[in-house]
Amino acid sequence: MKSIALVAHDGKKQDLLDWVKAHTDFFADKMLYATGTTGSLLADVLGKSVHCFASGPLGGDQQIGALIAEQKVDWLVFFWDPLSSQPHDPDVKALIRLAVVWNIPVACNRATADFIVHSSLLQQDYQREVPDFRAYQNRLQPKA
Ligand SMILES: O=C(CO)COP(=O)(O)O
Repeated sequence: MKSIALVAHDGKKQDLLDWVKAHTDFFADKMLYATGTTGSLLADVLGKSVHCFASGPLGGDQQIGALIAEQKVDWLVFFWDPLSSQPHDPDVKALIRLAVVWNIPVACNRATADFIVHSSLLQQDYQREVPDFRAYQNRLQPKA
């Protein structure tokens, strides 16, 4: 669980920032990717660099989706807002779709995000291997 993509819609940005603040140690050694506005807020809160793509409505979701397809993202945290409509809804759907296609963990709310952080920490404590979801991903690769 080394590289994490984080995205939040405007109505959920504070939720994401509150959640991140509660887990600053966890993020210390992680590579972070984010859509534009989310990423700049996260960089302020965490005091570490975040690779920021374009803002979501301008293509940031698609850029993160491409990164997932390149197998460069281990976990997607996407606090999307179920109570407001988005002009780039097809991109939102496409991002979630690619996370499912490539079988990476996806957290769309704080309960799930907490669950995954704790699971990851427990695996470290007990020195267990993180489930090898890359094995599933590799099955998606076209045969040469
Ligand atoms: O719209 C978004 C995700 O769909 C998020 O974009 P921003 O982080 O630029 O606000």
